[in-house]
Amino acid sequence: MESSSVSETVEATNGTAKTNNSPASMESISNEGPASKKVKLDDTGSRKVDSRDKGVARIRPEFLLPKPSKTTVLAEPDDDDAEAGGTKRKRERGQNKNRRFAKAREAVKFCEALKDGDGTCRFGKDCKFEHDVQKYISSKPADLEGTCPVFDAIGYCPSGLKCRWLHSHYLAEAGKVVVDEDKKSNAGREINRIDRDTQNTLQKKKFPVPKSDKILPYLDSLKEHDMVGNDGSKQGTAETKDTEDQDKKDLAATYVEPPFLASEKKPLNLHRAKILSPLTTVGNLPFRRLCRWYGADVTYSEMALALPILQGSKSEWALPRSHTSEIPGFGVQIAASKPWQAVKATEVLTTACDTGIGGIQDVNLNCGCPIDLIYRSGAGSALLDSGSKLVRMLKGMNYVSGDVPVTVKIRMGTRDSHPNAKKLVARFVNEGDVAAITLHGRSRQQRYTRVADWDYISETAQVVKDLYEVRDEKDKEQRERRKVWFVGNGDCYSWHDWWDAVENYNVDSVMIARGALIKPWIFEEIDARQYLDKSATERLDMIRKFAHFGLDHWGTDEYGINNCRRFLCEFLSFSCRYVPVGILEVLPPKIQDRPPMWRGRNELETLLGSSDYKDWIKISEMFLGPAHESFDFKPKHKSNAYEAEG
Ligand SMILES: Cc1cc2nc3c(=O)[nH]c(=O)nc-3n(C[C@H](O)[C@H](O)[C@H](O)COP(=O)(O)O)c2cc1C
Repeated sequence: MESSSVSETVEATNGTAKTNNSPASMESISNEGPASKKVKLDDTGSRKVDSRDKGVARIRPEFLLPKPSKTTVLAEPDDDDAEAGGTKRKRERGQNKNRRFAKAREAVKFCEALKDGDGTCRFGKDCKFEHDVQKYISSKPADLEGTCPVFDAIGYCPSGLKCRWLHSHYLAEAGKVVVDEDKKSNAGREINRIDRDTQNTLQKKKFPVPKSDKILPYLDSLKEHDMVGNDGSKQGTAETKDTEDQDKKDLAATYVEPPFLASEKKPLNLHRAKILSPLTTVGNLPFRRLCRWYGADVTYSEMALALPILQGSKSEWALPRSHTSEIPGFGVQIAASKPWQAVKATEVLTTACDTGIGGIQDVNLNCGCPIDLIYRSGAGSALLDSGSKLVRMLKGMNYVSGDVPVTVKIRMGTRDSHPNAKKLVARFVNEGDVAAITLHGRSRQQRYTRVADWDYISETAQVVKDLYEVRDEKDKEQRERRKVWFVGNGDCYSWHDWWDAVENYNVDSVMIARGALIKPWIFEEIDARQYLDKSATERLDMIRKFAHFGLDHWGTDEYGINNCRRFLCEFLSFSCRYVPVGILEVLPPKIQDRPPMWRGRNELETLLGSSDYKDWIKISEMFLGPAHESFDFKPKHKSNAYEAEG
């Protein structure tokens, strides 16, 4: 598209742009600082033509800072490492997965069962934790200032006596924790939790999976009959294919009742749905709530590994948890290397979670994860090279998931020179029973180097469309089956990219990952079809909102606040990459573009653009109180500008 000069097209408005369901219409936001602006751009071209310097975000001259000295090393975001959850750094000395934060510990540990002020502990005198309320309260550090944000929002505080804002919901003289029953009964809540009994049953391998027990022998028998190359291509003549198809039908009849037809599953409608990608670590529940608030229609859990789900791992079961504000439209993503893992995990998830109230819209199989550990185990993007196994997995998942649809997320292929997504999608449509396919327009080898290949995405979407036409003509019964939605993914960073994709690249919708991490209001922008020049104050309010959602999720005790701070810093490590649209000289902004050194329109805007992790901690302190002395957050960036200068 032709680049446009922003200065000619900025249109000031009174406050935040309002769209239906926009945040501004739900909550007043202070307009201190620069007025919010809608930034208009002539929307005529396609993403292909862009006359700017490649890879450089052009900043208006008055906001440029002097060029850094030669010795200054600028912070470079490393999205590959971020996607891998920081594991790339594992080999560095003294650093491991837990390197970036330490656990907060209380001086006196109070019994969990008594934290609401009136519970009883089943261990009684044998309990190793403190039961004396006064002793515990006097051992706590001074309360944080202000009101407990969780009590404020939902009428009670699940952290009870352990809350760091205890004074706001504790009647000391009566020794009572306050609950606002009205507010509590109307508050949103978290779903897809499993109780201790279910967890124990899973840990003892006693959780019944009758449908899996039925379908797995059938899938095994298919394996023996497979005559399919690793690249996903069918081998053999048309004649042998017909015989095989008949064989497979006979086998199916031997082992299982007919599975749910796709048309009998709960409807999935992704037509122009605004979708947030599954995002390990950063796509946590509070972040997803934030994106919902900005208008995302569909959100996905972080990738959950099938095996630990089957083993009842507490930390893995935290991943499918969602908030009622994510309903409808919450999908759970799993990764598995073997069909039995994927199939059983799907059955367990769709049995144990709140699917009745729409707690799981779809179970999504991750076939795009590039992380070495996952890939070497045969899961994630490794499945792209095992087409038959992948199709068997999807078939099995579809059989056991009841009325919950199964979807899949893939890349173009594992190697740059051998994209095989087109062949795979053809098999998904014909054999796999999936309700939606998402294609990330990169290979595993490519990682985040080079832009996503939207021409390839568009061609693959066309393959799916064409197959429909052929299928519909051939088979009346097939015609009844529902559409397989096709979603594109890669580099969407603005309303302009999003609409360009859905209007010109054959896709039903676009999934957004880093674009939403950098500016979560991208969903609001898509609705408004305009750039929204959020003021620094509005962005700080967004951070406050994340912090409050985070405290609601992780808790307001020392431990919860520590966790919340850690994940807030993870979020800030992306949001600091946002260059305010009002100081850009050329639009549209591109996700690959790196700005020269710039300053904001006020101090707060400059602070929010800082890539110094010490500033992120400083920002977190505005909402979470002073960081515990043990709190240590090291960014994922390769280096840090401020430190190198110092
Ligand atoms: C920090 C991070 C975590 C990610 N975690 C997942 C994940 O758990 N599952 C998944 O399918 N993709 C994951 N991805 C990939 C994204 O979903 C998406 O496919 C990719 O980033 C391309 O989209 P984008 O250009 O909009 O960022 C992750 C990406 C990042 C940057």
